Order: sequence, then structure tokens, then C-alpha cells
Amino acid sequence: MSGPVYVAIDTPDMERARAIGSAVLRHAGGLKLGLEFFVHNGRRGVMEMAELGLPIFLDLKFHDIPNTVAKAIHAMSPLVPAILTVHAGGGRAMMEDAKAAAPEGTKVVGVTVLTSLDSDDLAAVGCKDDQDGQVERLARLARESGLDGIVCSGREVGQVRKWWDDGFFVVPGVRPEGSASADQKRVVTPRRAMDDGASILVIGRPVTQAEDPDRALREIAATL
Ligand SMILES: O=C(O)c1cc(=O)[nH]c(=O)n1[C@@H]1O[C@H](COP(=O)(O)O)[C@@H](O)[C@H]1O
Repeated sequence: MSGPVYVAIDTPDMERARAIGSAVLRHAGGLKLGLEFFVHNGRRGVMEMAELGLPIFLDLKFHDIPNTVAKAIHAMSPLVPAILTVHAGGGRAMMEDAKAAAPEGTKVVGVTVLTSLDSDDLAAVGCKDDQDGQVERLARLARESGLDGIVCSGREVGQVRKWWDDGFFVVPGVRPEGSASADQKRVVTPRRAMDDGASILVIGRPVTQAEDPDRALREIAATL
């Protein structure tokens, strides 16, 4: 294991997941398994990926009433992921109960504003703040609720790092110069995200869809 990049293994196909995981083994900091992978492959799939030996970030973005989220986290506890996610918009009680239900050694981080959203999208769901204001609000709530950190874009991580020294900040939506943003709207380069205070980066398609994923990862690492 090395470096701050968690590779997002966004595929339902176990064979492909294993192949990408094996390819990036030497230069990834960990593997991120999300809904697409989990819905198809479940706990058994997560355990199989963990056998590759890298830390696992289990990104199921829980967002429900406190009891349901706590029970779901309790049920996934035997997997002991290095990191798991809840939506900070689920509120204080949900985040407090999520943290209390998580195993020791698992970092619980709160997703603030998805990197696929911009100010217009926030306005459309009734949010009066822009993304900076909303990330700030949810980051403070996450900290007060006892979470280990947040997920935000590289555009906001610097502002939160200023007042949350020991926070664990996950930054997805990062793109090397010249690579396609696809559905991501608040994008920065890996270098900028790290310089501004990211703890880890989550990178999917720029690595997983490259002809040589390990090489793509090494090229990103060389910019950091
Ligand atoms: O929680 C996440 O990991 C996450 C939060 C967020 O705001 N935006 C975001 O893109 N992600 C995840 O980060 C990964 C980004 O993938 P790429 O856009 O392919 O690099 C995906 O697995 C997303 O689920």
C-alpha cells in the first residue's frame, strides 16, 4: 500500500473488480467499493476484495433514520472497513448513532455536497446556500456529531481544513489535467486537492478506464 489515492472500483463485475484491484495494488492507498459493486456482490464480494490486502473504503452513503443507519452499520461491522460514509444531511442524531455503531478503527465520514452538484442543483432542491456555504454548514455539523471527517470537493477542502486540523477529508471528483469530467461538476486536479488539505483522494474512471490502470495511477502520483 502506498500513496493517498483510493481507487473507486465502480463495476458490478467481480472478475473485473479483482483485475483492477490487482493491477493497482502497488500504488493505491486503498480500494473504494460503492453501491454499484455492493448491490451486485454484497459482503462476500467485499471480503474477497479485502483479501487483496489494501484498506477498504466501503462507500454506501447511508441516509435514513438514526435507528436504521445504526443497525445497517452494525450489520456491516464484521467487515471492518477502513472508512465508511453517511450523508451529513441525515442530521446530527443519525451521525452520532452512526459513529457509535461503527467498529473501532473505522473512520466514519459525512458526505456534504456531492461533487456532481453545483449551485443551480442546490437551489433546485431548496438549498439557499451555495456549495461553499452548504459544505461549511454540514462539515461543522459532522464535526459536532463526532464524525472523523467529511467528503467534499477539492474546491471546498481548503476552507474546512482551516478550522478542522485533525479532520479526515476525502476528496473525490479529482481529474488530472485534460481528463474528462463526465458527470462531475466541482472538479480539481489531484495536486490541488492535496495541496489544499485532502487526506485521501478517490479516483475512479481516470484510472479504471485507462488501458493500463497502474500506469495511470503512477502518472497521477507523480504529480503529487
Ligand atoms: O463518497 C464518494 O466517494 C463520492 C462522493 C462525491 O461527492 N462524489 C463522488 O464522485 N464520490 C464517489 O467517487 C467516485 C468518483 O469516480 P470518478 O468520477 O470515476 O473518479 C465514485 O465512486 C463516486 O461514488
